[in-house]
Amino acid sequence: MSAIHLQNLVKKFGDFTALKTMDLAIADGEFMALLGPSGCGKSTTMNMIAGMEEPTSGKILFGERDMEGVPMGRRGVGFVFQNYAIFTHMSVRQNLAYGPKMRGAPKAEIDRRVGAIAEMLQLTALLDRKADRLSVNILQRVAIGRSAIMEPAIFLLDEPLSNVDAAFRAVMRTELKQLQRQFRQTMVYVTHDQLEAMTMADRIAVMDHGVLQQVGTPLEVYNNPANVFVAGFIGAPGMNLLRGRPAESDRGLVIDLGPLGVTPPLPDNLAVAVRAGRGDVLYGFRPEQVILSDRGLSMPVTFVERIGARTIVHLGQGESAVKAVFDNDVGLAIGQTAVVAPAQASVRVFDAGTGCAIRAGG
Ligand SMILES: Nc1ncnc2c1ncn2[C@@H]1O[C@H](COP(=O)(O)OP(=O)(O)OP(=O)(O)O)[C@@H](O)[C@H]1O
Repeated sequence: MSAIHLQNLVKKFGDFTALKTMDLAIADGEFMALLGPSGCGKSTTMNMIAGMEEPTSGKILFGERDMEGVPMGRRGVGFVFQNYAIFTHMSVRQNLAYGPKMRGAPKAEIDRRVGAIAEMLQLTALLDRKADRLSVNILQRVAIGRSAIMEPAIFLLDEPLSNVDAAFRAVMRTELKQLQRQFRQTMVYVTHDQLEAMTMADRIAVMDHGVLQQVGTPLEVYNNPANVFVAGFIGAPGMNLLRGRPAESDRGLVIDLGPLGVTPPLPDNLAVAVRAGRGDVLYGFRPEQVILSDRGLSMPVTFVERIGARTIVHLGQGESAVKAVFDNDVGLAIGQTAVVAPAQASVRVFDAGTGCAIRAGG
């Protein structure tokens, strides 16, 4: 019943198409993140699922049921927005109790549910505080609690953590995931923050410019991005992409990167697929999946970022700039030359014309 199917969903605002023919199946009990940069159509999609916007064309099904014409209040969805919508003149307890009370739940039942949700969201000590005395962090926690207490079969959250501070966001990521595990709701979570999507979601729908780019588990979109947009957007930093041309060598198929030289030979099954394509390609590898070596891409170090134990080394410039991430201080300094070698199994190749991944055959 709580599976969601978006079928050929389109949303236009006048001449502007905010969402172009979206097809997406969200399973019952699944945590799906809609991830993409600002303006990509995430909120528009969410608002249509919630019933706040009408699709221009296409269908939204909850289970087998077509949602066309079903108003928001009858869809059985809980919705939490970026800006907490709570009653500031009420206490935390009154805010949490509001929904069940409106539904006419008995007092003992309301008390039990308020107690349980407050416990889960660490609000127990604050239950009798007036909401206007609370920090933004806590207010958003109350807003989540107020929606979650209704135990909606479908829980929609639109950037719920974007206004809270970084430390609190990390705590809330864990709590939201636990909340969903406990209630087994279907959760749709809009975010532009790939870390939120990667840490919480079962699957991620990556969007750009109103177009669904890829749907997959966090590891799938990280390891096998469908195109250069996903490759660059997922990961912090995103995947390195160097333009080059396939070339035969006596060691196998390599990519000629111009002034950077040639890459090591591609793995055989990837080489077969790349040979079948034509024209320039983008040679991709994750910054986390490189080693310093005496054979590889020789590049000048332009910047070194140390983030605790992690070191991000910036190499090269312009079109041939790449980043390499190390778990330790590798002792490189600006101006030195480093030779980096991508781990062969992690190399991905994209068609430079279409931006689409060239997949290794079996
Ligand atoms: N009511 C509207 N009228 C006209 N254009 C709109 C309307 N709502 C959204 N848009 C446009 O549709 C596009 C997608 O907006 P949407 O809010 O879905 O993006 P988003 O990915 O959620 O980004 P953000 O995180 O910035 O909200 C944007 O270009 C936005 O300006």
